[in-house]
Amino acid sequence: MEPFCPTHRHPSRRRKLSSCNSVETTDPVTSPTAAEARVLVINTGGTIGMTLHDDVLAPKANAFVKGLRKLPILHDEVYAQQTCLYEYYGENTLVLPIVYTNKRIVYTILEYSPLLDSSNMTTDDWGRIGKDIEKNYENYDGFVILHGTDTMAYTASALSFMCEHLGKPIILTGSQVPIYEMRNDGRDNLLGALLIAGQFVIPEVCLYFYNKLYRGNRVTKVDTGSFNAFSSPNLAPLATAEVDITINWDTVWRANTTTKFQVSTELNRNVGLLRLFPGITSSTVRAFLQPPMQGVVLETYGSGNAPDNRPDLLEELKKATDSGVIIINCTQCLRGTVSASYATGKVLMDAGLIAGGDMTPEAALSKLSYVLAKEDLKLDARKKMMAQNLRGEMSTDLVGAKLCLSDSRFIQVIAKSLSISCKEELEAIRDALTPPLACAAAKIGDIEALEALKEMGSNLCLGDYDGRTPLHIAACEGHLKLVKYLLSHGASVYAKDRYGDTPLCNAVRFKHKEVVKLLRKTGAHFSREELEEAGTELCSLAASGDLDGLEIWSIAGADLNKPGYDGQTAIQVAQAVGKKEVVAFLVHCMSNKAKVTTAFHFAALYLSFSSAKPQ
Ligand SMILES: NC(=O)C[C@H](N)C(=O)O
Repeated sequence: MEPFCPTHRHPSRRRKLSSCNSVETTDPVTSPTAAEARVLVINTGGTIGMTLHDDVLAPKANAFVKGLRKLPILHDEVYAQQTCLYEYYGENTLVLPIVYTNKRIVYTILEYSPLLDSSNMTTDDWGRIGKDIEKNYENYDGFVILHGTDTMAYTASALSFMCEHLGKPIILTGSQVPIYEMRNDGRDNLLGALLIAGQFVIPEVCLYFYNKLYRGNRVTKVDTGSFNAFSSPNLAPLATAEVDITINWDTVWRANTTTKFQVSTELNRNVGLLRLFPGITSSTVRAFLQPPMQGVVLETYGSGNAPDNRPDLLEELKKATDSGVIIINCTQCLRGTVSASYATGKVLMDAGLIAGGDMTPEAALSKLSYVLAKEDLKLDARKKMMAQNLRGEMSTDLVGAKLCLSDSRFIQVIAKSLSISCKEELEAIRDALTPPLACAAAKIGDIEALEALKEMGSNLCLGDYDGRTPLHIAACEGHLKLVKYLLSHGASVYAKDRYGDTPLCNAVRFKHKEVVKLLRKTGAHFSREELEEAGTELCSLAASGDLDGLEIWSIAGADLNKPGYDGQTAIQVAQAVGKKEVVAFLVHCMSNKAKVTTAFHFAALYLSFSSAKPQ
């Protein structure tokens, strides 16, 4: 038997070695040691890819990828050629120049047909985008959706609800001027969205525009003639891309779940937006609330007010809520929240309306559409869901306010000995110290210490100097309870350390079966490259008779039949080195999984092995 060679962990290196090994370079720009992140770009249309026809702008099919290939800031052709990018990932794949973190962002464009001006989009298009993300979820680190600006806030809101237990970034972007024009905002917007989607695990549906990353369900289009077209009036941006890209991690929404990602594409279309105006007639309101209407966003005045001297109007609203129509009270103002501080606001509560807090009308409408499609929920449960903060779309009062940073004795003592007094410096110390402290607590399984760090305002998802998060450490140590705790406090199963390892890789390496199962349940998966390289590892485990190791790789999603670097499968290696129990084990595992024909094949192999003479 040939000796095993170490696997080539890195995809770009493997591409070079497997198919382009004539290329040798020490140029740092094309260095094969750069890590790669993969982003799927779904191009739905919008101005970003439009051209002029008969003096009006309209989408142009099959032109976008060709256009980008000519833009060196968005595509590095030399690297693509040297690493056989197209052979490996397909013709619609491009690669950004190397970024300062020594990363390569490889992105593949999926262009819809027809490309749409976003004014033509419907809920079916939202469903299509959702399904495509779900289908490709495990193959990419992040997703960018190119979309027209006119209805981008609606799509972003809808996707934020449809994407349940999201663990990776989904970023919508587009532009006000086509990318093909000399002065345009498309290049910067696309580049910024790709850089964030490829480098940061922000598990949210976001919108990137004019150097800012916003939570998708908080935005609204506010300007037709400026590059700064969007505003998030009630929530600060999640990130700003200026000299540095700065992520506001304290604001990032986290799924807090041990459930796998899924997309709920069912949406109810019997919903609507009704804007109050002085003198609105009760017959207009009555007509609007007629069946089949099931959910309405009422855009009211100021902090959620309506005339309290119009019993005719209030009666129509009450009749509708009594008959099961859900009506959400949202303000017409750009900024602020609804409250029952005026008599004119209280009458709406009395009429059965639900307070929409500081939700945008776009978010409230798509939330209604999502919640009303949940057929198994009764009316009360649906109303409760509408009042809850599901994806960070509304601000809620802080329950049990956080301890202030300066309340922490530990940080105080350190700050004092370093003569630090200002808030920014204190925060910098906290951010530098707490990740290693949290990792140390994770190492010994100390949930109480993690609780204390969390109360101090620390983010338990941040990595230490090596990018290792408390979840990585807990996975290595096999602390199942702690892994559960971290997952339910927003830890990401997709966090990669400096070596590209995820908590799943760590749990597999240290053979913690229950942790592997929990991480898998939460949606953790090997990357395409790791799955391809698994064969060699499986052969090595088979050669050493490591049944536990093989079982754990299989639970983690590896195909036990995957050949190693020399084309041999684990079962062939086990047979060659006389590991009878391994052959029996692999036959058993695979006959449970595989189709009859495959099982039959291995059973035959096992029989031939059993009858072979001992060596
Ligand atoms: N800037 C834009 O993308 C506007 C365009 N009408 C759209 O929404 O598709």
